[in-house]
Amino acid sequence: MTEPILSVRNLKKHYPIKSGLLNRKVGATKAVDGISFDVHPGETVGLVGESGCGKSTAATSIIRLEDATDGEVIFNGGNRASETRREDGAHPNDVTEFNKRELKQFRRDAQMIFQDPSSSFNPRMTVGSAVAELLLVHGMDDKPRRRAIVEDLLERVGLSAEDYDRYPHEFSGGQKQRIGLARALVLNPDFIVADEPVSALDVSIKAEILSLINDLQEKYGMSMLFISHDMSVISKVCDRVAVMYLGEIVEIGDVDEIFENPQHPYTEALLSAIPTPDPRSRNEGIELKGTVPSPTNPPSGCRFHTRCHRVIQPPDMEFEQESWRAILNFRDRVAQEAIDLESIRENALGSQDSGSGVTDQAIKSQIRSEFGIPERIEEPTAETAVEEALDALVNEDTDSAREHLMSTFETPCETSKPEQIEHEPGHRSACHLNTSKGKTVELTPGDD
Ligand SMILES: Nc1ncnc2c1ncn2[C@@H]1O[C@H](COP(=O)(O)OP(=O)(O)OP(=O)(O)O)[C@@H](O)[C@H]1O
Repeated sequence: MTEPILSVRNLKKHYPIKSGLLNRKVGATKAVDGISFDVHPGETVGLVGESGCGKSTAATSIIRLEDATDGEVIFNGGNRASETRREDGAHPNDVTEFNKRELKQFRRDAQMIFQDPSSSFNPRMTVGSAVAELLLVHGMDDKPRRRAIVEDLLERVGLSAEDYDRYPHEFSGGQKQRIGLARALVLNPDFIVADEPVSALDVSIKAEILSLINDLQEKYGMSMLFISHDMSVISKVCDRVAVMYLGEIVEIGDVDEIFENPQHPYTEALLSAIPTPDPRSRNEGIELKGTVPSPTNPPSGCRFHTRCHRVIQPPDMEFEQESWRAILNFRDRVAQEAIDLESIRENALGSQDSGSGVTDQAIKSQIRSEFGIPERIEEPTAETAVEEALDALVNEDTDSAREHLMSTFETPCETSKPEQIEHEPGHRSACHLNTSKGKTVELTPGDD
C-alpha cells in the first residue's frame, strides 16, 4: 500500500481546568483522547459523531491551529514523502513538532474549510482579494497572475470571474462556501480538512456543495478529512469513516462496509438516526437518548455504556434488554442523587383517580413508569433489588437505594476498556461485544 499522506497516532488534546487564587490545574477536558487513523493519497476520510465528541478539536489539532497535548500527526504531503524516523524515534514530518519555517510550508500544503463561511471573510475586502492574498503571502508577487488564477478558480467553483470584485455580503451562504472552497484550493494543497462545510446550508444547497466537493476532489486529487455529525452526508463524500465518541474513535472502516455491517452500537445508533429514507440505512428505531457526557469526567470502561442500547448484562442475569437499560438509567440517576421525588409525587397524583393523598405504591409505580422499568421484573434478584431501592427512595433514604442498586447491577462495559478489534482489513471497532469477532489490534506508527 502507498504511504499515507497523513498518519494520526494517539493524538490527544486535553484542555486544563484551572481554579482558585493560584489558578491551579484541577482537572482536564479530554476533548480528544488518543485517536489514531490514516488518510491515503486521494482519499476522503470522514470523522463523524454528535456535537461535543471532539471532531473540531481533532481537526484544529491536526492542522495545528492549536497545539496537541500528546501524540503524532505525520504529514507526508508536499515534498516530504519517504522520510524516516530519526534515531531518537522522532519523525521529521510530525506536524506537532514543526518549527516556524516548517509550519509556514505546511500551511501551504494543508488547508481548512470552516462551517460558517461568513465569519471567515473580512467584510471590507473583495472576495477575489481575500483569496489572492494567500498567493501573495506565499510569495507570488505578480498581481495580474494572482488575479488570473483566482478568476479561473472562481469559475471552477461555479461562480464567475466578475465576482472577484464583489464583497462577501453580496453572496448567499452557498456561494460563500464556494468561495471558501476556492480559497482552500488556491495554493494547490495536498490535504484539506473540511469541518462541517455544509451543515449551515439549506438542504438543496447542501447537495450542490457536496457534489462540487466531490468533483473538485476528483479533479485535483487532494486528500480530505471531512467532518460531519450526519452519516448521510458522510455517505455522499467519504471513502472511509471514523466514528468518534467522547474523544475516542469507536469504529473505523470503508463507508460501504460500515453502512452495511456496523459493529459498534454507537455507529448503529447514528445510522438509525438518518432522517431521509436512505436505501442503505438500517433504520431499526434505535433511539440515541440523552447527550454526550462531559469529557471532563468521562464514564469508566466503554465511554458509550451510559447510553448504549446493547449494554452487556451481568453474567448471572438475563433480562429483556430494554428493561436492563432502564434499570441502569435508574441506577445512575439514583447514584447522581438526581431523582426529584417531589415532581414524581406530583405526577403520581395527577395520574391518580381519587383526590386523596398519593400512596407509596403509586410513587414507586410512577418511578418505574418514568424510567420504563416493568411493574414486575422476571429475574427475581433484579426485582428484589429494584423494589428495595424504591422502598428506600420513598423513605428518602437515597444512600441505601444507591447501595441496593450498585451492589446488584454492574455491567462489564463499565469495568474495563474495550480493545480495538479488527473485523476486516481496515475495519476496526472497540466494543466488548466484539471481542470474539476478530483479532485485537494495536496501532503503531505507520500501521493502519
Ligand atoms: N478551547 C476549549 N477549552 C475548553 N474546552 C473546550 C475547548 N474547545 C472545545 N472544548 C470542549 O471539548 C469538547 C469537544 O468539543 P468539539 O467542539 O471538538 O466537539 P465537536 O464534536 O466538534 O462538536 P461541535 O460539532 O458541536 O463543534 C466539548 O466538550 C467542548 O466543550
